[in-house]
Amino acid sequence: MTHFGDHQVSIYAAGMLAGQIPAWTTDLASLERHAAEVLPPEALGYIVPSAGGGLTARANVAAFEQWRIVPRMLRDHATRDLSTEVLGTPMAAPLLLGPVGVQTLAHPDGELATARAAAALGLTYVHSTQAGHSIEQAAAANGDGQRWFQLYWPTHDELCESFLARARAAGYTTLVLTLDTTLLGWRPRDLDRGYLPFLANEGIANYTSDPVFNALLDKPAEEDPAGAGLAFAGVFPNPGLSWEQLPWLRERWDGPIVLKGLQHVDDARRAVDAGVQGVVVSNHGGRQVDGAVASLDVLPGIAEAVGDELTVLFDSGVRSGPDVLKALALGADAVLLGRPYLYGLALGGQEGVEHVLRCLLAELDLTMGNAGCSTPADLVPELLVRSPR
Ligand SMILES: Cc1cc2nc3c(=O)[nH]c(=O)nc-3n(C[C@H](O)[C@H](O)[C@H](O)COP(=O)(O)O)c2cc1C
Ligand SMILES: CCCCCCC(=O)C(=O)O
Repeated sequence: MTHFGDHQVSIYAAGMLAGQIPAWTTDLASLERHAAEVLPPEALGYIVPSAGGGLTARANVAAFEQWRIVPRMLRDHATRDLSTEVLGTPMAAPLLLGPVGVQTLAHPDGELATARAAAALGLTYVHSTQAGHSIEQAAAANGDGQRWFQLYWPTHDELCESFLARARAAGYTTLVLTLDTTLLGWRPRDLDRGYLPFLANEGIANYTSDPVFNALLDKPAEEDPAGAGLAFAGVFPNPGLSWEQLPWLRERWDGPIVLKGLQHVDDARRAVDAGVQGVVVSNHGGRQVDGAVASLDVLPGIAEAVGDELTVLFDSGVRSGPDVLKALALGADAVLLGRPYLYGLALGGQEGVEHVLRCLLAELDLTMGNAGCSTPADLVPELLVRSPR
């Protein structure tokens, strides 16, 4: 039996044999519906939908359906091991908890619950710049766990430097620079409600805990939340960002840098030239450019174009163990999970997040085994065929 941290990967299968019934559904595809029953409308409206009419968000999920697994037989898979190492970070499985902002909308414990769940399962937690808890609070919750920091590059240099220094001091090892959200996308569900969490002082904990940011305020954020929201709106949009600025960041971060949000082969090649260590092939879960290509559709081309020169990570549309298998087989070194763990968070805080992760990993483990694979290295393109949609 494969071991996953302190837990068996197939813990639910084993638990069921022992007569235990999980608290929540193990059908991750229906988690969104369950979470919708407990989330307040604003939170639901922010988390679940995507940009525009949702074409890209649907395409992300549908893209997985065109690939089918061709299981192989009589390959000893009695001992399976999902563990891996990505950019020097040991991981119990090739799965990270992707950067998701304002997790306090889903549950009051927000990022603290997620950081604890990640540590409990030996997975890497990625802390968002837009978190509801600060860099230091999340690091404390994550304890001895592995953590990376996601940067939304503010237009204020000193603030950017302060974020980097704080992340470094708090034990975040890799910097994930998100490039696809220099401007917030067109999100009708939020616009129709007139709701943006950040302006209501939600999801700016990294800023309001920062001395450089606080020096920009006329009054302390607690006394004037609207003023803090406006100050945030003044430093966030960064549409002037360009490749020429990357050396500035490179000089200020001595660990690995990963560029998140790449979808074009030429941008991936440019990333190699820029001296970063990795990319996340992602369209931000369809939350930015509606009509953008499905993330999975561009993964093989990017993986081929960068070869061994960059670590290739993937997100957008991952909803099941077989999805993880397919992304890895198509060239990803690891996968970032987005919305599904937020649904677990909404349903049950840390326990809910752990439930989602255990289900996903158990399904991955069982799918790999039944397809004749024992380790992530066995997940190669030949394991898949493309079927018409
Ligand atoms: C509510 C929400 C907030 C997000 N916040 C961030 C963020 O702060 N930084 C970031 O790089 N990506 C953010 N993302 C994008 C995720 O990191 C990831 O790219 C996306 O969720 C993947 O798509 P999926 O959820 O459909 O799998 C957010 C996504 C959601 C759903
Ligand atoms: C104006 C702030 C935008 C932060 C975006 C957080 C995020 O990545 C997302 O909602 O998606």
